[in-house]
Amino acid sequence: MSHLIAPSILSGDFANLIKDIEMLNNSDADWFHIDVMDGVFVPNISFGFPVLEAINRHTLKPLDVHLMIVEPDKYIKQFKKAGANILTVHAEACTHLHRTIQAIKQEDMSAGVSLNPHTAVNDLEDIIQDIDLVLIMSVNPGYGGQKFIENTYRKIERTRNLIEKNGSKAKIEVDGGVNLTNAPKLIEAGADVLVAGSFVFGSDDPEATIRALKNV
Ligand SMILES: O=C(CO)[C@H](O)[C@H](O)COP(=O)(O)O
Repeated sequence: MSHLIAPSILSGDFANLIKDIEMLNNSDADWFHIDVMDGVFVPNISFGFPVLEAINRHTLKPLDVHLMIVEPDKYIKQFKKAGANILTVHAEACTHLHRTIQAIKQEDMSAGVSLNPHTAVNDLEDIIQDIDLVLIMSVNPGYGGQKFIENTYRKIERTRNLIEKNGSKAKIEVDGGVNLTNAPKLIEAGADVLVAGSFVFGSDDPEATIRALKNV
């Protein structure tokens, strides 16, 4: 299966989101990546349900929602209602991660778990068969436009090994500092989904940049 591209709307133009949504609808993007930040789990606040609902009214593609929030369990039903198709929580934010995953699946969403750069892949050993996605952060979460952390390649390889060893069907998504230089190596290491924010929206031709990432 060819890899998927999930442009992060965090780097879009919030004063003219419809333009970016239509561009993504017409592009080779596979998913819309939506970063929700609460100012507690990460030192930044992005947006919440009203923006997600507005995007959902216009998107033709799945919404891949990445929650950088504490106590995500409180909001799972609301994220479903707002249009999330894939809901990813942070392992570091969940005391009862297994319960949180079950609650996401109960709402008929795909369930993802994200790992901060310092979190060991082995922390997922007892849950890897239950999840649909592992989101590996290749920057410390909170902001777009940060420098890619090189250890990510090894981390992807370790995740791929864990998935294969346990017969899991989870996809591996990488998020942070992704560009055309590191994309080939990320795919070679085992990534299935590339998230890209500033590299796409900061380029002269975002649609062509998405196509280039897809054609890697
Ligand atoms: O999760 C995120 C930030 O926490 C963003 O999705 C990520 O940083 C993408 O932005 P960029 O491609 O500009 O690094």
